[in-house]
This record gives sequence, structure tokens and C-alpha cells, in this order.
Amino acid sequence: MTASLDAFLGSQCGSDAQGQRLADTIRHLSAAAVKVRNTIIEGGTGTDLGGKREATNAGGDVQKELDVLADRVFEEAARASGIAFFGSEEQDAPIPMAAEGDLAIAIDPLDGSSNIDTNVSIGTIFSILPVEDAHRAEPKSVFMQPGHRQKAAGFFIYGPQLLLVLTVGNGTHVFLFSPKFGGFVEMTASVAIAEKTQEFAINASNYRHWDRQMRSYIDDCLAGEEGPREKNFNMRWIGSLVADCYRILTRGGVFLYPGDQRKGYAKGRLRLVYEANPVAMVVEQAGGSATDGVTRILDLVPDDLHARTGLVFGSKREVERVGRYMVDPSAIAERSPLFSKRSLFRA
Ligand SMILES: O=P(O)(O)OC[C@H]1O[C@](O)(COP(=O)(O)O)[C@@H](O)[C@@H]1O
Ligand SMILES: [Mg+2]
Ligand SMILES: [Mg+2]
Repeated sequence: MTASLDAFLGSQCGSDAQGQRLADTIRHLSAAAVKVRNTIIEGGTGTDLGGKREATNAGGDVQKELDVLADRVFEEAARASGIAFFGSEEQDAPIPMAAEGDLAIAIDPLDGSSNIDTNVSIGTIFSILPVEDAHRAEPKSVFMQPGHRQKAAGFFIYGPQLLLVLTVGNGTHVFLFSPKFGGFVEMTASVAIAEKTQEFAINASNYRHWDRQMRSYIDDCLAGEEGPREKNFNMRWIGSLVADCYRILTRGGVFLYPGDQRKGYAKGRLRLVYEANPVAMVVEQAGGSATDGVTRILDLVPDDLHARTGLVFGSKREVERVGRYMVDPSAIAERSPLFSKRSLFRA
């Protein structure tokens, strides 16, 4: 007998009133994801989903048709689920919703916007936070809670399959949308990320903008068997956080989007509240780690709904190793000057 998302939510979200509202909210988000996925399947019939709009969002990214469309669909779902506040990548300020609501949603309605046109997996990332009375006077403050306060987090992937990766604080679970079944069914009951890895994910075109520590880490991976790591590494970069994260949940790996020297990139590209926090909760619940390079993501206190953070996550041992490079690269390996000369990027 296949376990449905509905049954899972009924048994895992708690039997108190807030638990039931949490389950209901995730049901509404799931229905919204099916709508977005149907729109994607329809593709360019009528609208160019990857078409650029005039506007930019709060992060300065040019909005595409699908960014805005997905934002509307999820805003509607949030309203229907009776939450108190909705904070979206695509909107400057949080939107107050039900006055009596005790939950808030932070959302990246469409993750991987640069891949819309290319038929590569894209997704939606969400974080569900508790709302207390103190938050009501200043809606922004609800999103300033550290990630370890999240009640639930996850993401949908619009790829070859429509998947929901979800945690309600009791492991990480994967659900598959089955048209035959008419809903989401459990595909993986408890995800476990391999502790060690030989695969990294980073946008290497930014090499020249990274600091010395980040370059050293990547140099040592690239040096392979002859380098201080004494093993060969593979590299993958999809450019959709949801898809890179799912690969790491499936077969291990480490993802890195560090801060760099480019204007506006001091804290990287990814957003703490609706990208890094939900991914970090999913990853930790699957036995992995997530940091900004040094500090645990879930302990960072956001200072804005759209705050950015460096992000390193994945196989625990590798994330710890990256942290050691950040603090003191010279302590990692007795590196002869030869290794830095061997870097492919410096050749
Ligand atoms: O284009 P870059 O610099 O490699 O950045 C890729 C990253 O940016 C993102 O697309 C940012 O998310 P949005 O598409 O929601 O803005 C991530 O999904 C991805 O990991
Ligand atoms: Mg995103
Ligand atoms: Mg987005």
C-alpha cells in the first residue's frame, strides 16, 4: 500500500491545532505546485514562460513570466491556508494575511529562473515559521527568526518528475506526484546523505572572484589523486538550487556558493530566509550539514527578508573540511607550492 502525502501529514504534523494547520498549509502548497507544474508542461502555448518582464525583484534579478506567475499561485495557496504572513522573493515586503494565523511562509516561488528556457529542472522552495503575538506589529520580524525555528521546510522540483522534498522536523522525506494515484505518494521514507563524497558543485566561472581559502579548497579537489586530497573529484553544477540539492540528497556531494569580490556578492547569491534555511533544514534532517562556510546556517539571524548568505551544504565530512579551509587553509595539508601551480585554473 503506497503512503500518501495526506496520510503522512496527518500522522507527522502533530495532533494539536497548529499541527493541523501546518498539515493543511503543506496540502495547499502541494496543490499549488501541481498547478505550476501544469503551466510549465503547457510551455510556450500562449505565454513565453521565460520571457523577461520590465521589473526586477527585491534582489535585483530581472523577473521572468514564470517567476511572477508562480508567485501568484503560491500567494493564493497561502491565503487559502489561513497563514498570517507571506514573504516572497518576488515581493519587496511581507504580505499580512489572516489576522489570527499562527504560521508564516517564506518562499522562493520559482528557483532556477535562468533554466526556465532550457527545459532543465526548476522548483519552488518554502519555509514555514511560527508566528507569535510579538511579530504581529512588525510583519518583517517574523522572518528574522533563525532557521532552527522552522516548523517545516522543503521544495518542489519541476523536472522529469514532480517531487516534493519535505521535512517537518522528523527526517527528510521525498514524495512523487503520481497522476495515476491523483496526488503525492511517498517515494523515499527517510533520506540519508552519504557522509563522504568525491563530487563538488560550484560555479567555477567565479574562481577569480573568490578569496584565497575558497580557491585553495577547489584547487585541492582539482589536483585529484596527485594532490593533498589523494583522490579524484567529479564536478556538477545544474544552476537550480533545488536540483543540485536533490542530487546531493540522492548520492552525496558538496554544494558551494560562497561570497566573492563581485559588487553585491559579498555574501554570495543565495537568500537566507527562503533558500538557505529550508535547504539547510532538509539537509540536516537527512544527516548532512549546511553552513555559510563556517557557521551553521540554521543559527544565523537574518536581518532582512531578502538577506543573502554564503552557502555550503551536503555530505557532513566534506562541509566540515570546507570549514577548516575557511578558518586556516594552511592547516589542511602540507601543501607544497607545486600544488597551487598545478591548479587547472592557474595553468
Ligand atoms: O547563475 P549562478 O550565479 O550560477 O547562480 C545559480 C543559483 O542561483 C539560483 O538560480 C537563484 O535562485 P533564483 O532562480 O530563485 O533567483 C539558484 O537556484 C542557483 O543555485
Ligand atoms: Mg532561488
Ligand atoms: Mg526564484
